[in-house]
Amino acid sequence: MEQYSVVRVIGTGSFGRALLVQTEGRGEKWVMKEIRLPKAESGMRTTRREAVLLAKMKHSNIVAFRESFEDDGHLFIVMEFCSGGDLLQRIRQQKGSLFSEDVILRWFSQMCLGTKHIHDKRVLHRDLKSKNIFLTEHGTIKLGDFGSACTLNSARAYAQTYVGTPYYVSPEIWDNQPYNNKSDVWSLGCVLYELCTLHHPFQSRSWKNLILKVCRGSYAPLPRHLPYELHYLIKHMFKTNPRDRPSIHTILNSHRVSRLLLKHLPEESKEMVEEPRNHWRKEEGENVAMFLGQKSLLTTSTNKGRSSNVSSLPESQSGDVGSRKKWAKGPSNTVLEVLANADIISSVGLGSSEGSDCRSEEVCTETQKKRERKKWDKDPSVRLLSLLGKLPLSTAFQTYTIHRHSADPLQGPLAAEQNDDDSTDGPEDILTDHSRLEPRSDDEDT
Ligand SMILES: Nc1ncnc2c1ncn2[C@@H]1O[C@H](COP(=O)(O)OP(=O)(O)OP(=O)(O)O)[C@@H](O)[C@H]1O
Repeated sequence: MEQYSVVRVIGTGSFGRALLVQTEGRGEKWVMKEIRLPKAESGMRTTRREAVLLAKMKHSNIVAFRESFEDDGHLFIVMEFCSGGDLLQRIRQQKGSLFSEDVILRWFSQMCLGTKHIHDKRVLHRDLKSKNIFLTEHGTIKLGDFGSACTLNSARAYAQTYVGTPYYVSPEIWDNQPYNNKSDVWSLGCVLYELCTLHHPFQSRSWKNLILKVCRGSYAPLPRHLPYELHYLIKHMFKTNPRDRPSIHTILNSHRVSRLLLKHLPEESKEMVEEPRNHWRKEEGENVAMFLGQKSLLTTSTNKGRSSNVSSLPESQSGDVGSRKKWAKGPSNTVLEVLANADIISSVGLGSSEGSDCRSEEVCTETQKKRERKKWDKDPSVRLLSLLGKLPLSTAFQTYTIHRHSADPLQGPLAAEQNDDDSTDGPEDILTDHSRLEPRSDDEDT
């Protein structure tokens, strides 16, 4: 500690302060995060995890770790100082003037490299947002704030708590589904959208509509002057079913946007990315053509065999034949519960001048009757929304611990001392989704 002198306080976060410090001899500048250590053992473990995970990450697009130590009930993490500030500040400085396509692609491609490094280490960031992404004085992107990160193993992916920022949280979190690397992809989509428009994609005046918009993936289109590839990418990053979202690996290597991103990467980073694959080599093409030829014969004959049975089924059932398990286009059951309770919501203070998105009461009631799936505990939406109703929506930009199966689902950053069960990815109380453990062709999940 003595080797550092404090230059100034950069800012105060939910768990402590960030100080700009200088080393005694060489006068190098670093950021020292001073974090209050909670009293409970599990809380301490969670807090220390930020230092442990950051220390593991050595990448040109991730804030570099220098050291960490504990003193007087505090954890100190010393890390690289990004003098360009965070992206949220940068976006605000634009005062409405849009970033150029080059800037967007340059920054975004570096964010992808940083995120890919994290995911390759089987770590999820879980709180990617413009406020946690920094710029150096040379304009290099650095992902920071690993305070919410967790290591991913099959059990933890189902943990009942999630730490994230409501405005950037993906639909699966609100829908109480397991999370994985694709949840980070969603959040990164929000940051990309902010760079393209200077606005958040899911603007709303009420918590109810915020959650609805997220769960429907409903956002205003990007400005038309931006390249088609960015429109296409955003559409994919905001797929409500995480399986339909590309992984970062795909975005960098085999997505329609990959070549554009590669072109905008700094020279020294280009070697970290494989040459994007969106054309076939001759032999590959021949193999695939042969395979497809066989497959189409197979499919035709299968359909033929089935067709007589199918036609005798009512339309609703025949439509299901051969279809894969997929997420509904509309809002999830959790969200429909929210809608169904719209009156209650307004009466506890979440009233909004925006029209209700539940267009017909009968539709909601009907859908509610059909609901048989995994749900929040008894009357979860009432509880969640009454709780949310007491919070100003502006706090949805802060990091929260979302307890997905608890009486107190949303624990704000300024909540009193975390209690003993605040572990954010602990193995206790795991909700198992066996289908996720089955082998499958989608090799894009971490
Ligand atoms: N490595 C860094 N370089 C430059 N500024 C930083 C760095 N890390 C954090 N900051 C700045 O320090 C301030 C406090 O950051 P900190 O991560 O402690 O909390 P926060 O991000 O503001 O809040 P929270 O952690 O609750 O989301 C922020 O303004 C942030 O931009």
